[in-house]
Amino acid sequence: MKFPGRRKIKHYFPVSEAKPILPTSEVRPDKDTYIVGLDETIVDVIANISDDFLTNFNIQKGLSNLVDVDTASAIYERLTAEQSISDHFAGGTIGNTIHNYSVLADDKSVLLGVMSANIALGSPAYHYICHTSSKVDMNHLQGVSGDIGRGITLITPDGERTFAIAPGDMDELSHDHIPEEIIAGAAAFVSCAYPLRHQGKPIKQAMLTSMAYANKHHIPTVLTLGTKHLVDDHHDELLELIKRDVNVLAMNELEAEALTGFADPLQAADAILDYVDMVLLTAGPDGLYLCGHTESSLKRETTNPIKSANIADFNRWEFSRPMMRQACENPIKVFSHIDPYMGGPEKIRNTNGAGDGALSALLHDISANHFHREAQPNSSKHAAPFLAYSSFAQICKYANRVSYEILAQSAPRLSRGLPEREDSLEEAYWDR
Ligand SMILES: Nc1ncnc2c1ncn2[C@@H]1O[C@H](COP(=O)(O)OP(=O)(O)OP(=O)(O)O)[C@@H](O)[C@H]1O
Ligand SMILES: Nc1nc2c(ncn2[C@@H]2O[C@H](CO)[C@@H](O)[C@H]2O)c(=O)[nH]1
Repeated sequence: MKFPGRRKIKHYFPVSEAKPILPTSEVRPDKDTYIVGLDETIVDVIANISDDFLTNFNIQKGLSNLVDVDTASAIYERLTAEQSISDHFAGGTIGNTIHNYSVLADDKSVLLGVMSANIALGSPAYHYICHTSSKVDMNHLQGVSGDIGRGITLITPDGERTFAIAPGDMDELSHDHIPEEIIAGAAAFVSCAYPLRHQGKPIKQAMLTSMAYANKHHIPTVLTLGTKHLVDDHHDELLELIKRDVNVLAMNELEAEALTGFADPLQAADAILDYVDMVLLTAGPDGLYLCGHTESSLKRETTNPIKSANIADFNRWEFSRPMMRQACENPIKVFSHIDPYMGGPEKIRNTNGAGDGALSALLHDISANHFHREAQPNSSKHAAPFLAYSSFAQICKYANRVSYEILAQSAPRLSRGLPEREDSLEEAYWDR
C-alpha cells in the first residue's frame, strides 16, 4: 500500500515493512487490503470523428448510448473505412476505477464481471486483459461464450467523448457468481449505475446481491452514476437504491442535476447528503467537490481562504475527516471544493475517465485508512471510526491531481502512478 497523495507531515504509515510471505496475485481476504469492483467488462474502441458523425447515427453527444448490434457494426465499418480508429483500451467505468486504484495504491483489487472463456488474439477480451494492471485480481470473473462489451468512444474535435455501447455478453454476470467472502474482507465495494439500464439481464441482480453482502459485512459501498440519461430514465429506482445501499456516491454535475434538480453542484451535493454519507461531484473545468459528514466535536477548521456560494462559508470545516453519518453523535455536513490542478493540462484531447480517476483517488484514501487501522489500531488517527485517512481538503487535492494525470495522458487508465517528486511548481501545490 502506497501513501495516498502528498503532504508535509505524515503519521507513521508502515509502507516499507517487508511482506512476511511470498506475494500472490489472488486476493487473500484475511491478509490483504483491497477493494472490490463490479462492472460490465468493456473494451473502449477510440475514434476521432466530427460532430456530424454523431448526428448521422443519432448518437447523443457526451453521453453513453446503448446501440444494437447492427448500429454498432455500421459505426464500426464506417470508422474502419475512414481509418479513424486510433486504439483499443480496456474500459468500463469501474474497470478503469479499480485499475487506477491498483496503480495508485500499488496494491490489489478484485474485478467482478464476465470474461470471454476463449480469448482470441486481437479480440475485445484480449485488449481488456492486455491493458489491465496485474494487481487487479481476475480470478473471480465469470466465463462467457461470447464477447465482452465494446464501447465505441467517439471523440469530437472539442475533446468531448461520446459512447456507443455494443453490450455483447457483458451483462450476463450471475448473482450466483458473487463471492461473499471476498466482499466481506474488502476495504470498499464499488459499482456503477449502468447495470440498472439492462433490466432483465442477470448483472442487475448480481450488483444488488453484491451490495447486500457489502452492507451485511459493513463494507463501505460506493456507487458512481455513469451518465445523465441513465439517471433520468431510472430516477426513482436509483434513488431508492442510493438511500438503501450506498455510502459514497460519485457523479458529475449533469448527473447530479438529473438526480436532484439542482444545477448548482453545491446545492446538489447538499441535497444528496440527506441520503448518503459522502459525495464526490466532479464539475469539469470547475473542478470538483467532496462533501460528507463528520462528528461536530471532531471538526477541524480550514486555513484555506473561506469560500461562499449558495452555502455561505461552505468550506469552513474541510480539514475534518469524513465519517459515516451513523457513526456521529452530532453529525455536521462538510463541503470542500478545488479548482482543476494547475488549471488543467494545456491541451485536453480527451476527457474520458477524468471523473473515474478522481474516484480511484478517493478509494485509495479509504483503503489506506483501512490498512492503517489494521496495522496501527492504537494510532490517534483511529480515535474515532473515520471513513477515510485524510481530510476532505486533502482528498480533493489528491483526486484533482489524479484527474489531471488522466487528462494529461489522454487515456482513462493510468499507465503509471503519480511522479514520486513533482516539479517545483507542483510541489508548492501540495504544500499549500
Ligand atoms: N476542461 C477541463 N479543464 C480543467 N480540468 C478539467 C477539465 N475537464 C475535467 N477536468 C478535471 O477532471 C475532473 C473530472 O472531470 P469531469 O467532471 O469531466 O468528469 P466526468 O464527466 O465524470 O468524466 P468521466 O465520466 O469520463 O470519468 C474535474 O474535476 C477536473 O479536475
Ligand atoms: N460499465 C459501463 N461503462 C461504461 C458504459 N458506457 C461508458 N462506460 C465507460 O465509462 C468510461 C469513462 O468514464 C469509459 O472507459 C467507458 O468504457 C456502460 O454502459 N457501462
